[in-house]
Amino acid sequence: MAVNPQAMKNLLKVYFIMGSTNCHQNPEKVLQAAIQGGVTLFQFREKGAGCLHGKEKESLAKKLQAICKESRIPFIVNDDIELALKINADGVHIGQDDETADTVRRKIGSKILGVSVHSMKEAETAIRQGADYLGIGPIYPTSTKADAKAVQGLSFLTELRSADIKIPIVGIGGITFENASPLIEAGADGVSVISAISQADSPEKAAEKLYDAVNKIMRNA
Ligand SMILES: Cc1ncsc1CCOP(=O)(O)O
Ligand SMILES: C=C1C=NC(C)=NC1=N
Ligand SMILES: [Mg+2]
Repeated sequence: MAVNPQAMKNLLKVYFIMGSTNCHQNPEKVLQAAIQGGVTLFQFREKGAGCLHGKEKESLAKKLQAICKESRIPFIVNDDIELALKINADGVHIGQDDETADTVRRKIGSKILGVSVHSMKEAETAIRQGADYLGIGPIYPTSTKADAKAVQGLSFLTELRSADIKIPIVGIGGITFENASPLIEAGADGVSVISAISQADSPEKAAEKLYDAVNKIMRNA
């Protein structure tokens, strides 16, 4: 699934990320509702205390992948390259503590490759090694990722865009429909959220509000 930068930017608009530990309701129901509400991309991120492993993890991945396929939403796997290849996911997302981007690119061919970066140097390396998009954050305070780095606000995003870096970028960390707009105005191509959707009473409504917030800015830009 080689994807050109403009198509990648469209996919990043409302990028929902979830694993079994992020939701109180049934993950399949939550994903169905989120897609109904208008999320544009999904990442399976089974990580942290109490997360699934092995066969159980693979089985949930396949169920969520099937739901994405029904709605033609690309299915991204976080960290686990082997799982992504085994189930023929549409892409992977890696951080700085995973294998290097060039090693992963060699393994996944033309699938989507996302890389988390926290500095200009990491961004330049990821771009050079063939990343399709960058994930930056945490933008705002979050309790979803226990070992999240320091909250960066819009500073790193502004630094990247001021350095004329054009690659598709998505922000992550504490994002809700109330605080999403400034991120888009500062040059992000989309917002990535876990709890704002996965822990909402109505994941569908939460996704809809995020979608509207992001598109309102883009229409006016
Ligand atoms: C995976 C990740 N990386 C930086 S913050 C974060 C967690 C984002 O979760 P939430 O959208 O609930 O703040
Ligand atoms: C840490 C992350 C940062 N950004 C994205 C898009 N996904 C992640 N898992
Ligand atoms: Mg990782």
